[in-house]
Amino acid sequence: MSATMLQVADGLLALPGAKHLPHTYKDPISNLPTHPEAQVSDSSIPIIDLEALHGPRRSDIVKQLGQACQHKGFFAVKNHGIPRTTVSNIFDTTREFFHLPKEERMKFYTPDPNSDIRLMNAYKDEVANVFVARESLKFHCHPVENYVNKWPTNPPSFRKYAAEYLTNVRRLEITLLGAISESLGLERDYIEKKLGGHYVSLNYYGACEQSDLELTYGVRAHTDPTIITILLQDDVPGLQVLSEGKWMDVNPIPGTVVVHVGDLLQAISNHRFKSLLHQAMVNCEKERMSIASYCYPSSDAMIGPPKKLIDNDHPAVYKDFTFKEFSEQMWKVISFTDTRLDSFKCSTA
Ligand SMILES: O=C(O)CCC(=O)C(=O)O
Ligand SMILES: [Fe+2]
Repeated sequence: MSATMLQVADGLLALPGAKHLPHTYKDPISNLPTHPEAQVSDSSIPIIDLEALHGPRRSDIVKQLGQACQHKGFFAVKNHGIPRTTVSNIFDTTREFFHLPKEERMKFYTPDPNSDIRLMNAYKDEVANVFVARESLKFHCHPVENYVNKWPTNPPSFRKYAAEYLTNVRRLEITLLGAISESLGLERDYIEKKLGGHYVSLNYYGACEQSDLELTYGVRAHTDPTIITILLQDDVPGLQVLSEGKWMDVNPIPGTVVVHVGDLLQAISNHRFKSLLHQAMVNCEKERMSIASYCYPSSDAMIGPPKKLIDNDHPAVYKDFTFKEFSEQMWKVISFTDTRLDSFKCSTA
């Protein structure tokens, strides 16, 4: 895909209890390296096969996951256990939803960030004079039975297929968090015990007009305010990540999902793992869809680094803080890099 436009993060979560406070907007793009021609390099995407995670080679796979989180901030996984039909069903129902007439989709529009379900439209950023092309349907989804009645009934398959996908993705999330905890030398359930809900964003990027291309973004550069994000892409390229100071395409690899380190895992790991800066591009030929599953803690969970990760050589980088404090802070300064964590740094760090 030709380098085109950035877009960005309207991807911030409406987290439970988060207040929509007045915020300071920080320009997401100006501090970043310009990306025009991203380095196209599939070979540098770490691909981790989860099949062996349940056998005698578990420690090898745990090590691979830890290395990928530490050196890349993302990885793709294969043999992740989500059936192929579940994946095609969630994309089919998502496509049908976004192809509905606008009035039908707009039933889910609300400016309230605390709503359990929320449509976010494409919009023009008047200040930067760019069009942000993504439309997304974001909703809470764990436990499914508490939220399913809020989800669309049009298309009729939506609830069934979304519930099926989200139940599978939650299972994968627990498996990954167990292995990631172990890679840090922690108990397998260390991160799982902190979990709260689960939030999903069904992302739809229409094909854009050639004449709009220079002005159009998909999702602008941002990190996710999560522990991890599990991203399912369809077969259309668009995701880019910042790797070793350069933007790199992470093109879809059939049968895999991409996992990102989020801000909160950066804090839990005492900055050993870095939150991934990423963005999505749009193109003129084909619509694109992605499904981002955001894993976040319960509001009273403590997020600072565990004692086991602190010693003389590795002093604490972050204080202990609750997820509630983090989400309140997040709404005060909307920022797209790890500066969201700055106010939780230890004064000596
Ligand atoms: O569409 C993509 O590839 C990225 C989406 C994303 O970053 C998000 O929803 O947080
Ligand atoms: Fe994201």
